[in-house]
Amino acid sequence: MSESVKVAVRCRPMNARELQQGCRNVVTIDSASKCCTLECPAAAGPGNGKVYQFDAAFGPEATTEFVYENVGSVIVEAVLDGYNGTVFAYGQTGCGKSHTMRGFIERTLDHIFEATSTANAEMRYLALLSYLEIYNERLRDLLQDGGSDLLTLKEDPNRGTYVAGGLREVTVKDAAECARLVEQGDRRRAAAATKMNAASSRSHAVLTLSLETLAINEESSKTENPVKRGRLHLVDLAGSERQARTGATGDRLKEAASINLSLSALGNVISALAAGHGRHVPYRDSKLTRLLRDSLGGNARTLMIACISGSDVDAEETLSTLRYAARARCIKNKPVVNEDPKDALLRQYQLELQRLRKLIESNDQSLVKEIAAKAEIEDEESIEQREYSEHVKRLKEECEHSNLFAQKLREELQAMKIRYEAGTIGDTRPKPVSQQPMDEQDVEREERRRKKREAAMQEVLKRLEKLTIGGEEQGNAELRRRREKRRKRLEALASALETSAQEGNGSVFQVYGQLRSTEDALKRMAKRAKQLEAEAADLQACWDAERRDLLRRELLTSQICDAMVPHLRPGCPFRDVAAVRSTATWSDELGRWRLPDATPRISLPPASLVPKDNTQYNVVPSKPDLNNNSNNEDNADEMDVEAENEESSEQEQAKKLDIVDTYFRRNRIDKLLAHAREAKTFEPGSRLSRSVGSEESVPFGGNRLQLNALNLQSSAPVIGDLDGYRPTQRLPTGRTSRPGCTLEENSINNKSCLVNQAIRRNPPRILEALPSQRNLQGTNGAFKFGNKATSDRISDKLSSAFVRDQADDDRSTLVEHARSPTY
Ligand SMILES: Nc1ncnc2c1ncn2[C@@H]1O[C@H](COP(=O)(O)OP(=O)(O)OP(=O)(O)O)[C@@H](O)[C@H]1O
Repeated sequence: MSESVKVAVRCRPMNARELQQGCRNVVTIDSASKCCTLECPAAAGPGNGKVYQFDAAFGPEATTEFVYENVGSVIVEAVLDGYNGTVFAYGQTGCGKSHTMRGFIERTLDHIFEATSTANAEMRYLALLSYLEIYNERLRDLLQDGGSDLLTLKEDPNRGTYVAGGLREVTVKDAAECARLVEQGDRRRAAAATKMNAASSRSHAVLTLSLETLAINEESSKTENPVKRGRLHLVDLAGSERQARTGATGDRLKEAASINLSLSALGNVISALAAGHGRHVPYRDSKLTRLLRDSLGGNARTLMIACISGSDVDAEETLSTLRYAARARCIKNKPVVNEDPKDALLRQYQLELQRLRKLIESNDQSLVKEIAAKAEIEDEESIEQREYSEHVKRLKEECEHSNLFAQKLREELQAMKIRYEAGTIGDTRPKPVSQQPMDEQDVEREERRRKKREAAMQEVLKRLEKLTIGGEEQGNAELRRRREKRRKRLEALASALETSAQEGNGSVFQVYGQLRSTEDALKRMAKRAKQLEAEAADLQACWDAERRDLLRRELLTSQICDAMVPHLRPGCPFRDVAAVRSTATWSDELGRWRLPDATPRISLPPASLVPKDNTQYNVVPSKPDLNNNSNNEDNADEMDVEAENEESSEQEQAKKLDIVDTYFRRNRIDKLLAHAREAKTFEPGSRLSRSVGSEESVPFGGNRLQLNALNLQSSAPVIGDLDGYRPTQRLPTGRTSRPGCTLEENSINNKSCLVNQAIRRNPPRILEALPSQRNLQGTNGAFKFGNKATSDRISDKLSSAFVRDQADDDRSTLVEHARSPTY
């Protein structure tokens, strides 16, 4: 019948370093429900952690004695019954594996020798101890110096995995002797200080105690009692460690790599076994997994003690340990009693003992004589046979030499053959012992033989006495009571079930048996369902954590967006994040989102100065396509255009500067005009206060309209030499009207009239605000009035002339400003 690997979790108390650092406890152990809860850093508040259920759970207050009595003694008891057993401690470095296993070794030895010494005198035990370590993937004998290079692992169908090459196995008789050997071994074991543990084990240590059991009673002298052999592995694994935390370098780092490698192989084996379904189990990936083959998924009863730390700084490693431990619970073993192993030492002793006991205890002279006679007949038969074969040989030779006597010889040979066969098979001849009285010589000879056999028997008995143990403390009532108590406690449930089964009659027993098997099956299923639920909860918790993490990242992105949006220029499509989100489309090809086109589309107001060649310049900035909106073809087109433009790049550079400068000069003048307008508004009865409309009614790019609205064109003098200047952007040639002001482009008279009026009246404030400029006089010193185009030119020229001097100090600032990414 299969049984699961038993898993217990033990949480060590906080150490001085952790207390000093003010670490927080994140592990809660509930011994009653055998649950261990790890508070996740992500989960808020207590009770929101991950819960793992095991076969037993021990908190920091639990002593090693308590842990052993509750989970360890069961395995040792099974070993006494002939099962293979394994106890291994698993966990992060510095979590108490060695601490736990040292305590277990001490108590295990006490337990085993308590059992053997209080056993019946007929029970003989042979205990053998070996101690080895796996250091950097090499086996080393901890009970002897040297010779470890020859140690190898072998597999045998009968013996399972064993160490070949001369591993020292010491016959031990009591716990004190074992403790001495273990101490010697521990001194040879590799250990070193790391940042996380002052005495960190740098190897996996395996202490093996083989216990052969034989009942030598009255019955066993007639029938052969089976020898049972239980084998117990006590494994102290090296801890998994992270270089960053242990600060391992050099040899320590090499050791850590080897440790982590073999632990990861162990993890893989556990995962493969837990998954089941005949999955390949990679036992051969490391020496550790090869050695533990029988213990994991084999015929052993296994206990895993997951050692953890409650400190929040170790939470990640603790989670990993708990996960592996939970998986290990799913591993199924098939424990069997090792009966009559072929290589059992006790078996050989038993056979010898039986033979000798027969001799020594038999006072029956006739039996002795019979045995002696048998031996003599055997002797005589062998002599006769030898003589016969020699004779045949001789005859053959003679026959070969002479053909004359061939027939005769052949007949003679045949006759001899018949005579010999009749003598040995039919044996009609009288028996020398039974039929003839023994003479004195024979008696003496018989006596000599008997004494010889007695001596041999004594020798074997002595040897057996020396090697085997059992029943030494039969008279120790205290020890016997303790032993009984332990046994009773362990077998309480099983014996109760057995008793109730035996009480029933046949048919009731049958029904009961069926019920029991159904109940067992139901229990197993319920247990499995629980495990699966726990696993599902664990996975759910993992996913929840991942989801929480993703949501937080999303929140961070949103927060960054919110913080950035106010800094974007007005009109930028990315100001409306919600709209961007709704218009964004996912591209499978690119594996990312396509965002709306963010290229600035705001048409710029016309630059005031146009070069003579009348070239139109596109000032749309060429930015990299960050939104994935252009395909390669578009890019190619753009590149072509760029190539074309390259030819006139030098010229363009100069012109662009020009455009930028003039563009911002207009802004500057707009400001001044706005001031002027405000000032004019407060002038009672002024024309401006009547003619200026609201700013909203000014069309986009309406700087010129503002100028027109202020009738600047009529008040501005015409600068004679304006041939080289044309506005870059023309207003619609249609009618442009503003409240209080009507302008017909082609109506020179109207315009002239308006301008004349403006001249006649006080000049607008803007002109007052302007410094007296020699340029305003024009090159010929005369003011001219023209049509609208002329007026435009006038206003452009005016602005340029005005700003050139006024804004000289602001120029660098404005240009910089214009180039800044905000615009
Ligand atoms: N349950 C416990 N109670 C008290 N002290 C403990 C307990 N468990 C561990 N310790 C202490 O913690 C320290 C580290 O323990 P130990 O050496 O057993 O760790 P480890 O897991 O074997 O580490 P490594 O894998 O590095 O060998 C030791 O000083 C030990 O005494």
